[in-house]
Amino acid sequence: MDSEQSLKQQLATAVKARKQLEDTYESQFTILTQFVARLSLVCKGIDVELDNRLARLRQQLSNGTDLEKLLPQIDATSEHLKTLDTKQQQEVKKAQLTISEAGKLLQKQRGLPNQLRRDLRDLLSRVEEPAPTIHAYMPHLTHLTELYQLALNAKQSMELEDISDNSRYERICRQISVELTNLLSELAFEGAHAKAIDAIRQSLLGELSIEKLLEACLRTIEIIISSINEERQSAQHFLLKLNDALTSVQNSLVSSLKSTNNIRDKMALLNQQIEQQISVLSHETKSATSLEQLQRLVTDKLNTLSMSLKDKEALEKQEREILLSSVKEMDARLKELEEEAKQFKKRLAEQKFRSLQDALTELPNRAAFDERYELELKRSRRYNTPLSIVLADVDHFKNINDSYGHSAGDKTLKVIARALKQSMREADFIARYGGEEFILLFPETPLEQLETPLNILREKIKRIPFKFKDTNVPISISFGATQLKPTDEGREAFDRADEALYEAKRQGRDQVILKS
Ligand SMILES: Nc1nc2c(ncn2[C@@H]2O[C@H](COP(=O)(O)OP(=O)(O)OP(=O)(O)O)[C@@H](O)[C@H]2O)c(=O)[nH]1
Repeated sequence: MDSEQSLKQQLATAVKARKQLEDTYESQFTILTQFVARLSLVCKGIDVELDNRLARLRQQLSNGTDLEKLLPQIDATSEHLKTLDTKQQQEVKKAQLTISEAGKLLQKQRGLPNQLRRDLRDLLSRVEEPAPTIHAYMPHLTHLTELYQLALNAKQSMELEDISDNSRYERICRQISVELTNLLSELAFEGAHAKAIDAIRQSLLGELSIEKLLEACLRTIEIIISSINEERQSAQHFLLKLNDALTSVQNSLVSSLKSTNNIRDKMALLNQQIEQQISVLSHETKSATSLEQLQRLVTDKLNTLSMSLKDKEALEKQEREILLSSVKEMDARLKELEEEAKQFKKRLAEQKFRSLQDALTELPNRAAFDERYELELKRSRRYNTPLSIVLADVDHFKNINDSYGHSAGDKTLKVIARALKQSMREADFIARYGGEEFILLFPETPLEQLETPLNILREKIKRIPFKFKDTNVPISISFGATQLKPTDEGREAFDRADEALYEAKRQGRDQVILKS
């Protein structure tokens, strides 16, 4: 009974132990299954064969296959893992090489920001360090991609700057062209020079290339120099003539002086002879013993004396004639000189006038405006009277040039200039400021009094029947006006008028904007 009892107990213990063993095995199996499942998930995508092998293992584990049967599978998988490891080592090296080459290539790019260069150097030194797996390169790769992005951005903005450089360059070209056009309008020459200046002006109206601009500048300089030379030659010619005339006057004076000196000598001698004859006569008359002797003596001496007096008279006449002819000669030379000086003065006056006049519209030019503006500023400040300044600009004038040619544009400017000039009072002033822009000064006129007249003027210009190539072309003009303020300095008032004009253009053109 006891032994049966103990056998039963042993069996129960054995069953319990087996149950425990089975439980342990099952839980280890579950852990292994889970591990393989996780491992296959982590490794998924690294290698197709590994993926397949792990999938099969996972399947078998979940089917509860005997572990013994799994061993060859596990061996083959670990063999495959070994070859994968070698392959990975090669890939690590390849990744290192590729990243470092890409980094070095970026380093060679010009114009990278300094910080980017420093970051890149830092990254390259870290990439050179040995890495256990290819994954270690992932952050480097990400960093390198970021640096590439930054470098691309930097390059792009540099290119954009280049483009804006280009537009800045174009703007400068346009400015130079406008300045040169203005300068040309102030250079009023005659004849061949005028034609050459006009040709340059026309060339500036077309497309602007730097070559054309340079050519125009050089040609202008050439014309100015040649005109200065001509002026110098003309002044030299005048001075030479003056010198000639003075030399000839001097020569004539010297020769007449010499001749009169000569005559004076002869006269002195004659006077001496006459005195001598008189003293001989008086001496001899004293010693005369008879009346007859005295009479003969006096008659002889009187004859000699009368001859000497005739000689004296002749000499005096000769002297007078010499002096007269020399005075006549001098007078003729002086008259010539006077005529020459008159011509020269006239040329100077014309030149001064022409240098202040715009050749195309015959209005005062910008230089004339500058002179007048200064004067009106002073006047307005001294007498505390209002001064209004108006800028006028023909609207879309470029279209006229482009559609109907520059000579049509020129004619338009002339007509508009005349119309503007005709509508102004005697005391007002108008100048062509340059291109299709005019400047008007209204002394003793407050700004508010200008609105109506300027609008009338604007309407008047609009009503001019311009006709090009049988087409009626309406032309309008915009005005920007302001009044001089006591606080205005330098060009402040002018700039305000310019702002008003800009505003008129911005608001659709063909209008008057007052800016006080
Ligand atoms: N025919 C001719 N054209 C000139 C003269 N001076 C300047 N121009 C031209 O006038 C034009 C002015 O053009 P923009 O400054 O663009 O102005 P716009 O076409 O008048 O247009 P908005 O002023 O904006 O209304 C340019 O094409 C110049 O070449 C000139 O003496 N004669």
